[in-house]
Amino acid sequence: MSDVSKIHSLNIPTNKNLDSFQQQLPDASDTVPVIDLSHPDAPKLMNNAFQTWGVFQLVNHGIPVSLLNSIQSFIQDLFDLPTSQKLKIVRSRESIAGFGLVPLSQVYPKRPWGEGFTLIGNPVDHLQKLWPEDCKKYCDLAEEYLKEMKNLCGKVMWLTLGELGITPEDINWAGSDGEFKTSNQALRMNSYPVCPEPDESIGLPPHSDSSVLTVLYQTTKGLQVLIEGKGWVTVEPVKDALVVQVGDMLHILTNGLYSPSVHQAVVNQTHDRMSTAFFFGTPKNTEVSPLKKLVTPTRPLMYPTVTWADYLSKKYELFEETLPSIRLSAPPPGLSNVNDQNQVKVG
Ligand SMILES: C=C1C[C@]23C[C@@]1(O)CC[C@H]2[C@@]12CCC[C@@](C)(C(=O)O1)[C@H]2[C@@H]3C(=O)O
Ligand SMILES: O=C(O)CCC(=O)C(=O)O
Ligand SMILES: [Fe+2]
Repeated sequence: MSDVSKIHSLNIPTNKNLDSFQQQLPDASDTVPVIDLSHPDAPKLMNNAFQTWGVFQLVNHGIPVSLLNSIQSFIQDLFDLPTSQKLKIVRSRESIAGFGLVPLSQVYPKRPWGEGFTLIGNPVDHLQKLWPEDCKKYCDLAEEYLKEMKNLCGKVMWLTLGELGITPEDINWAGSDGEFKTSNQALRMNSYPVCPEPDESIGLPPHSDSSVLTVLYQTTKGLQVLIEGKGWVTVEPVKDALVVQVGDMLHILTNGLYSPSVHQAVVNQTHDRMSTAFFFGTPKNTEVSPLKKLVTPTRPLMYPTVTWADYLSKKYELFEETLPSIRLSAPPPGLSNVNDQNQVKVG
């Protein structure tokens, strides 16, 4: 077997075939791709969508619809709690966990409109404070949701990265079984009531998530993504679909090949809205570097080695300047992402 065919049989991209992975077809459509996970072309379509859009909507994802409905009722119950109860678990200066505004809302010029609750670590620790007598049903539900979301993220990771020739041996924090047992996770539930002045207000300001992947569930419109050449595009809710977005860590891991999804939540005068975002992240203190197979002469190393913990603390100071601030080389021409072109300014 020649060296070239050996490499091909290992499914490792050479510089030549990596370039072909990067050849993005111009996407004339104005809507975020909707991909059926059960379709044989799903890996190719997801890989393409991550490169061009940084986001897609996933249907036939295997998450039971009953679980999605239950999580909606959970959010309703959560935000219906009396303020005295919510105050027991308010975000502190040191941590983002609990009820409260995200740091970005404090520096963004529009009025923050809505409430959020962030769950980090063991759900029982938080939820017991909110429902001391009735915690089990909420804790079981949160645990089930986290488990299902994590499995889905693992699946999406291997299907998409597999298209680039990446295998479990390439990602040390995936573990020998490739199940990402040590990954980090967080859940944020958002509630945006009807807003009398939507133009002066914002549900969540423009940002990319620091995660590897974010899986968002929404039933009412309000999520918008910033796409180069298109501007803000509304992610129209599709029944039972999940919105899968590239986070900063996956952008770094793929050496800039996948575009981080810059998004915002807008509010409106007629409908209230709820959303649940699951953040799938790397282990807190594990060093993450761009995958060697995705560093080539035409795509030189774009980012240094980072840990999620360090990256997050930087992000709370620099917000959307964080990625450009650590970048080692410019994105190759034609592959620049919206972060560089259409810088989202805060403050
Ligand atoms: C896993 C996480 C990502 C996040 C910080 C967090 O620890 C939990 C909340 C997440 C969130 C949600 C709203 C926007 C954001 C920028 C924020 O301030 O809190 C993200 C964080 C992030 O992705 O950087
Ligand atoms: O509510 C939404 O649609 C967006 C939520 C979000 O971006 C987040 O929680 O990070
Ligand atoms: Fe987000």
